[in-house]
Amino acid sequence: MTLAPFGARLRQALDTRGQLCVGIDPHASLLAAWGLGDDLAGLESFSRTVVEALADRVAVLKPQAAFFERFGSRGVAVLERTVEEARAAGALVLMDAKRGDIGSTMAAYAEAFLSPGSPLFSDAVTVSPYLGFGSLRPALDLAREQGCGVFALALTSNPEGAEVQRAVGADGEPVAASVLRQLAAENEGAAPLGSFGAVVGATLADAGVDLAINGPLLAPGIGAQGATMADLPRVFGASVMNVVPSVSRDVLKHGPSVPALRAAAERFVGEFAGAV
Ligand SMILES: O=c1ccn([C@@H]2O[C@H](COP(=O)(O)O)[C@@H](O)[C@H]2O)c(=O)[nH]1
Repeated sequence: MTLAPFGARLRQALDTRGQLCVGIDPHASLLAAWGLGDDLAGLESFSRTVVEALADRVAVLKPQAAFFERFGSRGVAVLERTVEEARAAGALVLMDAKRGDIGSTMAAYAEAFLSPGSPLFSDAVTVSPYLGFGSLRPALDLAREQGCGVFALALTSNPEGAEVQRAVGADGEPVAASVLRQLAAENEGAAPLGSFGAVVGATLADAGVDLAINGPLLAPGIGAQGATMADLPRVFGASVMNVVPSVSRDVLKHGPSVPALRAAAERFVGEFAGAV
């Protein structure tokens, strides 16, 4: 069964479930705070609890692949189950893998996350365009074919990102602006929302680039990194309704209580609605 385009599925999820993405980031410190071991059993219990608490109510869940990969193949098996169970419960899953490579290697990454039948099949994946935007072509094409989404890093939430992303190319165009322009081209004519998104940190003082890409804008940095929902209208301007605010630690710190995790997510959904 072919999925409807990711952008349409995402728009509907945001409109019905509220504008929020919660990250599944099993940091060692969070496992300890939840009374779990920094081991496979802890990883499994943490992920299961987040899915149980949130997958039937939050628009997007974003597992951070690195926290699973650090446990090797058995950690990846937990990631596979997490993705499957989250999707079965109705959440859209955005795999935060930030992959990027050339030609057939990029095609293999795309297959891993965007090919139906793959054990890690997700609704969307984060990618790095810093081997050149054109290197993402296999992922963009497979996503379009399968009703999936791709989120390219444009202006990340970390201060170090600026040295690359704000750099100005020989043609005078800043690197991030070029990424955003090319995403806009991928989304041309899509309605209600394109499937090709950008990662733009909520922590930015000023985006300073055109964010009107007709696609989703994943905004990490809220909570533990210091940004708040109230910052979003200033950073994203007229594109704020296409923002997918992303929070990991500031929701997860309320676990392992399922009601407390739900209440935290609900609070962030309310704060977004109040801010825009
Ligand atoms: O620019 C970026 C891109 C990705 N991230 C990821 O989002 C979460 C943020 O976690 P918090 O606990 O809410 O700070 C994490 O997985 C990052 O790798 C980002 O922060 N910034």
